[in-house]
Amino acid sequence: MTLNLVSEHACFGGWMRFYSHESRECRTEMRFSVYVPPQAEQGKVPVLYYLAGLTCTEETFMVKGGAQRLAAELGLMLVAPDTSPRKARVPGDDANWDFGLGAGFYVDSTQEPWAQNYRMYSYVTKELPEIVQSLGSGRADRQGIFGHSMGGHGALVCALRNRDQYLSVSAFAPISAPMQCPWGHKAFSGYLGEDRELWKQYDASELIRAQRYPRPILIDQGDKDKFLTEQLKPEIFAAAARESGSELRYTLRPGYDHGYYFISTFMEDHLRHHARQLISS
Ligand SMILES: N[C@@H](CCC(=O)N[C@@H](CSC=O)C(=O)NCC(=O)O)C(=O)O
Repeated sequence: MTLNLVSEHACFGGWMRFYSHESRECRTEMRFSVYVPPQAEQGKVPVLYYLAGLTCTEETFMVKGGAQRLAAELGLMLVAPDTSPRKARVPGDDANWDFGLGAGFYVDSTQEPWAQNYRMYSYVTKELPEIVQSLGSGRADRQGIFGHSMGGHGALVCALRNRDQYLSVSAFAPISAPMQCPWGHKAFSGYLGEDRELWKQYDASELIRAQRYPRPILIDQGDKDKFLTEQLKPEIFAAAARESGSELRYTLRPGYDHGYYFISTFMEDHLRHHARQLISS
């Protein structure tokens, strides 16, 4: 596999790098970004994956999230993949902003015409970590994951299903119960078909209800988020976590909406949450 370094920028004593490559899982070009903190010059560092939301790219979090200064202080490597394949075009992939391009939903599609390329779950949990390992700076035994909205859903699902791989998890305004909201119905029926039993493997509330999660989960949510009631439904996830005896640190933040001003405000809390588990423990 050839990894193309698209661009490189010095940042807080470390490096921002943007890559493209031919993906084994998505069978087309994929792109991702990496922040390598200065500590990586002395030895391998923990890796924190960030999954972005609908319409975002591999650039959004790095440009708007405000994470690099503290990642440089804490010694965390940050990795952010794109939110869908883009180069292999699928008929109708740009017809909606919440399905298709920029909206891979972090699932492995089983339905045509998506199944060939839309394999974001395997891309994020298998292929991307292998590629990150090949870069040489990240510790394979110290990985965490977080994300926003569609990416918050993705991060929770990846962590809940891969407990030995991800040692920390958090989310900003995640789609918490995709089987019970319009975005989730649209994505799951389009990518996975109509068998709702198959949907459960990608629904964080179903997953945490079925099995206690052994580490604290951090979720922040703005109370002025226009998607809160119809699409995000954190109360369903909170109730499911309580049912299984899992530890959820959920905070409703007065005045905050769904955007990156909200995310960047609480970024420090999330990075420290991950650092506690990836570095200190
Ligand atoms: N085009 C949409 C708004 C799309 C949007 O709000 N995307 C969010 C993620 S939503 C859930 O996954 C986002 O992160 N956007 C990028 C940004 O820079 O804010 C509309 O018309 O409402």
